[in-house]
Amino acid sequence: MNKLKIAIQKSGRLNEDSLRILKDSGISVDNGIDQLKASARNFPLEVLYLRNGDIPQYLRDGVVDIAILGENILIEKGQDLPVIEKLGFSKCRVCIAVPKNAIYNSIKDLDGKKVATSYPNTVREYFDKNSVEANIHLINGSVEIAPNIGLADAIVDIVSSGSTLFKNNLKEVEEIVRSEAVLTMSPKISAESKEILDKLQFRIQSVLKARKSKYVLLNAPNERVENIIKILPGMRSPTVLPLADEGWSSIHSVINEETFWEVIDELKTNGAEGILICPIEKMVL
Ligand SMILES: Nc1ncnc2c1ncn2[C@@H]1O[C@H](COP(=O)(O)OP(=O)(O)OP(=O)(O)O)[C@@H](O)[C@H]1O
Ligand SMILES: O=P(O)(O)OC[C@H]1O[C@H](OP(=O)(O)OP(=O)(O)O)[C@H](O)[C@@H]1O
Ligand SMILES: [Mg+2]
Repeated sequence: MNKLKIAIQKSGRLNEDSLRILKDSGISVDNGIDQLKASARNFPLEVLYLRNGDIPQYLRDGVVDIAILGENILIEKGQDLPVIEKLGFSKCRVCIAVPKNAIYNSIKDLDGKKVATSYPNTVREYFDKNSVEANIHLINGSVEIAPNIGLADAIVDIVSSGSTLFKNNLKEVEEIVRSEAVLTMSPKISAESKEILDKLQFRIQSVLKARKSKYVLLNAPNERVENIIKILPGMRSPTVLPLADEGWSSIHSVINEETFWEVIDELKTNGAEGILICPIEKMVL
């Protein structure tokens, strides 16, 4: 039977969340600690555990059909590869940083300077766009140390909380790229594998929708129900059920995580009581 081949980071920041999204989609695989290849037990999927930076070439060569990797890697090494789904984890930014006490007014200040990075293509493209000629110095890790040891005047690296920059006496001065984990696809994927991919993507989308939503149950006096329904649109419309206690109803609905607290506040001011919020496992629309 044909299997869809997916590349997942062998170890590092993407590994755990990538396996979790498969697991939440009902697909269980071993975690790649002692093996480079694993088959899913209940879905036609084979997982190859690879270095993140190597994955674009494997996709191009058709060695794997799809992959989960940081969008920043696609920008650096795989601009020919499509983002087929944004996955909402490993959010970070690729930024320019300089020593905390350096004077920095604009990108032009980097003209003729030495810049250390693990993302040379991304940096070159950004500098070209801004007509800056800098000397790009490629290093593969611990980039933030470069200015402190006299190796560079500035760096370009991943920033998330900013604590690595802070600890190394650096300040962020420009944001070049925003990134999150994405699902991408080989240009050589077969029609058969594409069919499996469509099924997998459908499952992933229902997990992602569920992660962004909460199920809400609340009680309210009947005369308040109409107002509360206006606050809670629900997937089609909220469910309203009578309570055993006469004159009261129970209302059930789904609310979006982004507007969650505002909606809860509004519900309370409109007479909602006994509000319960539950996570949703899957959402199939
Ligand atoms: N501090 C961070 N916060 C959030 N996401 C991050 C952070 N650092 C890296 N990432 C994201 O996770 C991806 C993997 O990062 P990680 O450091 O684990 O791997 P790597 O060393 O770049 O790659 P490789 O697998 O080739 O060794 C990055 O490409 C980026 O998209
Ligand atoms: O803004 P922060 O939250 O401090 O995160 C940024 C740091 O995280 C990443 O390194 P990682 O920890 O993955 O180590 P690595 O250099 O070994 O990949 C990245 O290369 C930065 O150094
Ligand atoms: Mg890293």
